[in-house]
Amino acid sequence: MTSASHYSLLVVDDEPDLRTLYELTLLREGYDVETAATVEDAWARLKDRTYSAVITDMRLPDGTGLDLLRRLDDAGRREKAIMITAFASPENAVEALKAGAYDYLTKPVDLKQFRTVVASALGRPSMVPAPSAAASSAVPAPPSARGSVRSAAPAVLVTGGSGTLDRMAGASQTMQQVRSLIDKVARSMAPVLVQGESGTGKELVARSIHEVSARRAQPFIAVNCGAIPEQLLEAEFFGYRKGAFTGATEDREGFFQAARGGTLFLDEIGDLPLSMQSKLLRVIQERAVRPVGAVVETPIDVRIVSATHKDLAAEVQAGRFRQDLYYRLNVIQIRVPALRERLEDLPLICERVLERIAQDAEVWPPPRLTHAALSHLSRYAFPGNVRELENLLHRAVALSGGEWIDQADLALPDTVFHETGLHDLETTAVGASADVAVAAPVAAGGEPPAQALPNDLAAYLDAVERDILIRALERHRFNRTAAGASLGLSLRQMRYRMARLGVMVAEHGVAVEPDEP
Ligand SMILES: Nc1ncnc2c1ncn2[C@@H]1O[C@H](COP(=O)(O)OP(=O)(O)OP(=O)(O)O)[C@@H](O)[C@H]1O
Repeated sequence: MTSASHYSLLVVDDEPDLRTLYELTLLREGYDVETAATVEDAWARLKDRTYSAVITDMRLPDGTGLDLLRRLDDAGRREKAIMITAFASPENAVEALKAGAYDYLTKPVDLKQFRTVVASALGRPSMVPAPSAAASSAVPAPPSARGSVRSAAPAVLVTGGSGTLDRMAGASQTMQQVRSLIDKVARSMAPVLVQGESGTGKELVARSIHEVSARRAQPFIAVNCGAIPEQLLEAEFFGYRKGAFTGATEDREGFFQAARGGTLFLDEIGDLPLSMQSKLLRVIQERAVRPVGAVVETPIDVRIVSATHKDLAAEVQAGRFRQDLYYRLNVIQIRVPALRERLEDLPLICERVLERIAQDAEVWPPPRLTHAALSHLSRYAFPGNVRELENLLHRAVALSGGEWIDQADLALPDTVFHETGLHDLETTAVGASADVAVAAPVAAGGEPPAQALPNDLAAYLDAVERDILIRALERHRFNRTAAGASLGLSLRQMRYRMARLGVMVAEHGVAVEPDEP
């Protein structure tokens, strides 16, 4: 494990007493520490060398901590930034997180929390004491997660790792935006609110944020807030002490403790009763939990990602959701579009889902959709979104019993269709995988069904080629030589094609530059 002295920190504060206090606290932790009193002073030091993290006060004599943050971002610097803000100005904290700060601390700074936040920013194990022996296992420091990604600012990022982001198929512009937001927010502690209809992939987004972040070696705990009886919520969230109530025969951890150092995903946050909302708000503000029956609070280092299919702003208006909690959770919002809003993703998603179904059933090759079946699907509104599509394809695979799935196997009544889908799909199929968008079986004794024609052949072929390059790179762990060889290309040819199509291998994945407008 990297020793603390390998981390260098820059502390920026104009008050000499506070500067010294932070400096001593960090030196005692074993870090290398340098200090600066102004934005210019800090920038001069940053020009000379790089640091592991910069801890800066918001108000500085010649500007603000936000100015420093923006300079770091503009220069593509990799230093994590921690902002110290005045207690009464939560909006500054939100601003800092939006500007890319890893985390913030409010004055007067609690030194225990200070140490925890710094350790967390550096990807070191949290120094927070575990509340019970069972939970005290040391966690390994995760490898630095970001590498070159920060300066690359890609529009699409497909990471390696355990592959949740790979699981998320779709090359539509809205999905590219979702992926690029995931990459961006994964760098900080900022709370994220994922909004979208049921089954759109909100949990997939939350998992991806965790897996792209430096927390990925720590737990990801997903909680469905709507599924827990109200009277059990507090004990489930915060844990309890032995004897706290009848039946509490031993200490038990809650979701917050289980997610220590990692990410807590609060699904259907809009279903949380008001009484629990205020308790959650307190934990988020204090960054400490008090198990039921415990006397003291325990500091906790957990990143919160929440999700809802409801319009939370409207819930606030209606008095069903606390405005202050909404404000805290909604620092960054990611909206996952409904499937019918990104029909151009349908071929790719179908292909990915069919591959998964085939893998689970241990059959190969995966079943494929005939053009007629795909056109038919594209006219369906999918009220249950990708989850509904998955169920439908499961059923269709069972009904078809072969390699090809035809329209009849979908078993969808004609009444549920609208007229526009086929046209949408035909004119926007750019980015679809060649297999699904173009393949069609020759029906027994008949002509192959008519195929959709792209309206911009060059762009269509580029999109197909880009998709194939990305998938080959993913399959070969981002090794260009191996990926190229699998496609019959030399490394030189592979490099040329990647450069032409703007596909880059970043430290932990593949980045695709957006097309020129
Ligand atoms: N872009 C995608 N590509 C492939 N599969 C996807 C995609 N989006 C979602 N899925 C799959 O669809 C299913 C539903 O996704 P998920 O559970 O993330 O949705 P959700 O919005 O959280 O649903 P709910 O609102 O019901 O909690 C999952 O099996 C997921 O893997």
